[in-house]
Amino acid sequence: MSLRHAFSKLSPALKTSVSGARTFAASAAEGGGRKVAVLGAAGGIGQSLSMLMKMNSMVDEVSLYDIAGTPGVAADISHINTTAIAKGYMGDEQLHDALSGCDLVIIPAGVPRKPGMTRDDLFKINAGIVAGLVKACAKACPNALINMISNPVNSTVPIAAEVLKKEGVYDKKKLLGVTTLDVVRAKTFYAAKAGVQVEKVDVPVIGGHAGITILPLFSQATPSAPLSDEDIDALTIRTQNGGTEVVEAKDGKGSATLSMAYAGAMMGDACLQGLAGKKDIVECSYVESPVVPGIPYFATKVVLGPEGVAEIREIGRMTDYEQSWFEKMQPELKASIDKGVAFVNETM
Ligand SMILES: NC(=O)c1ccc[n+]([C@@H]2O[C@H](COP(=O)([O-])OP(=O)(O)OC[C@H]3O[C@@H](n4cnc5c(N)ncnc54)[C@H](O)[C@@H]3O)[C@@H](O)[C@H]2O)c1
Ligand SMILES: O=C(O)C[C@H](O)C(=O)O
Repeated sequence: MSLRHAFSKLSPALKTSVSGARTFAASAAEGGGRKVAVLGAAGGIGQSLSMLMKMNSMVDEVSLYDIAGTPGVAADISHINTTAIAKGYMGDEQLHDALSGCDLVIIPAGVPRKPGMTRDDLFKINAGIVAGLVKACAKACPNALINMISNPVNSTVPIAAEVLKKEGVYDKKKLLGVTTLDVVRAKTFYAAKAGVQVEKVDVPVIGGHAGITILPLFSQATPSAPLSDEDIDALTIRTQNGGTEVVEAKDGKGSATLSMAYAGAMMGDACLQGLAGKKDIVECSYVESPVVPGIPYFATKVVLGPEGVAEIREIGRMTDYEQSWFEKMQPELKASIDKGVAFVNETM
């Protein structure tokens, strides 16, 4: 498959950049001129994600920040003949400059899982990393959208919110947990089982981003296909375990990086399109949400706009099967949220 064909479903901004048809900066009217930072840019996700953001014609500058390795990654990416400038920043003393003037900050910094670990096992190390980075965002680019990739997302998003609140700059419309990879997986697995063209598939995935908190709603999938209850059960469980499937296949060498970079680039692109005032930009995302009483953060479809999250969609009709997963996930999701909130209140 050609690169051009593989990218046929991306937004015009990504597509035109990849096709080489556009060699000039997008005008402000087209939504160009954006500065995007990737924090953790020298990592498995960060490198590919930084490259994909350099290929987005809405982006003028990609800021690559990590504790080590960014000069090399930035030098490498900077040779790609697309408009955006790529700059590397390394270490605490360069973090403020990396973030200053950013419209969008994407955070895949932190440690990934090894076989046998849950995402929550990463909390001990990643909670502090994320809190420090978000505090720096609050000071350097308080109006930027933040896309949180670092795990456990169910806790790192509440951590980020609490840090931003402490810094007096929290805006719930601007903080988005990235659950796009769950949607990407659900679409891929559904298309293969239903025998439909994957590019035409839509599947909402709700809840959070860990095990049973991931709930694909195949009853709402389009195009609809007459799948058996056994098929739906197998697809649901495979989507919930998609991350573990990759962790086990990589056998100690980390978790999903390439599919995550793709998913992160899709989410980042959607946020930039929303900022540019494009209409009908919809993605599933884990955000502060009123949709489920008692669960303050929850993923459903959200509409992206010039301020970030413009509208949070309801869950819609669920089958009894989906409803039972929905009930089951709530205690775990609530506990992960509470743990994130407590971390900030007790340590910062
Ligand atoms: N949301 C999702 O769907 C999803 C999917 C895949 C992975 N992840 C998560 O993304 C994170 C990164 O995964 P990876 O495979 O890229 O890991 P990785 O180890 O390859 O890269 C992580 C990078 O973060 C950097 N880092 C560590 N501390 C930092 C700090 N204080 N500031 C800036 N950078 C720092 C490291 O130097 C490293 O380069 C993990 O927590 C993983 O679980 C989330
Ligand atoms: O599974 C992981 O640990 C990484 C990520 O959350 C994923 O879903 O691939």
